[in-house]
Amino acid sequence: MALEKISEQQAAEEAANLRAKLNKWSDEYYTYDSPSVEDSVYDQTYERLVELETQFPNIVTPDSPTQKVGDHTLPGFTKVPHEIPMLSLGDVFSKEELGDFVDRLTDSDAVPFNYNCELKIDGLAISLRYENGILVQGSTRGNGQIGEDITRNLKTIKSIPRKLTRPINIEVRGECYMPKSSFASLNEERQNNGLEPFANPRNAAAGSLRQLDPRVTARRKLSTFMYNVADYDDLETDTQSGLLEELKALGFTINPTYRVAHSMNAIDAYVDQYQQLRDGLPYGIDGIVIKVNSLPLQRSLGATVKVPRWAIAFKFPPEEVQT
Ligand SMILES: NC(=O)c1cnc(N)c2cc(Br)sc12
Repeated sequence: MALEKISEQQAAEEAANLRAKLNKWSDEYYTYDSPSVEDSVYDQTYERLVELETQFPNIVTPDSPTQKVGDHTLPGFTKVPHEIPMLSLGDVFSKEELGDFVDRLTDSDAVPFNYNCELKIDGLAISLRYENGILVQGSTRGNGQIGEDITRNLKTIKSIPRKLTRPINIEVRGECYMPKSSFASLNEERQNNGLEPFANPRNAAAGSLRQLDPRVTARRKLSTFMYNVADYDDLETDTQSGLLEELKALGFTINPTYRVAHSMNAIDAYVDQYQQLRDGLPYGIDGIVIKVNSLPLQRSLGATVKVPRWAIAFKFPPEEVQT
């Protein structure tokens, strides 16, 4: 119910209900690493509680999740400030909205129509920092500004190179995911051991990466696709598609399905193709990411506080329930 229509008493009652849910979900997530709701549900509920407590400060209670210091980072993992924030993506849900986004960016003829289309992997965003080509730190996105140090856990993942093919300093961003086959066998094992199955591969990946014991992470058969860099000063390429090839040459696993598009029809064709192929892919995707292909243009377009101006996510409808 909209805020202006409720009394303080009603706000207090709703807030108490939300706190009970959020505290239960937090316990499930942090204690049993098997949350019963998607992160997005947790976040939306949390935001509603913040809205109520902001409007009615007298209803705030000391045990409210909003009063906990910092964000939802886990005890046991040290915090990692992201000098270059890990942004999320703006979303569109129709071809028309997607066309509007592209039109706004390509409004002047001076800008050639040049976009890179990539699959949006349904996993957990990670950042990998290398010094002289050696992996020195791996972290979660956290709230975009501050993540959690999960270096030891990430070092158990085979697709993450410990040493690059060139001794450079670089920070690379990408997605850690659990292949559908690993997800199925993990849930079978959990059910055989009387444990709650994970709701979907994304939760399974998140729960597996947030293990305090790396040996547990190592057994979870996670993988990665890397797709952005925090800073591209010392790279040869000046395109997003070239960046992916450069990451591959450095030793990272990239998703090979990316495609440069020089027209809206080409973007639409890519979206249609992977909406068809989605169920048959060995990993989960929840959409397509369309990016300005020119890195200098990406840089000049920059970002808002939350999202880049040079990329958009075309979101697919939620996949059928995981078997
Ligand atoms: N290819 C990409 O850029 C990509 C793929 N999968 C994702 N979940 C995300 C998230 C952001 Br933010 S970018 C991106």
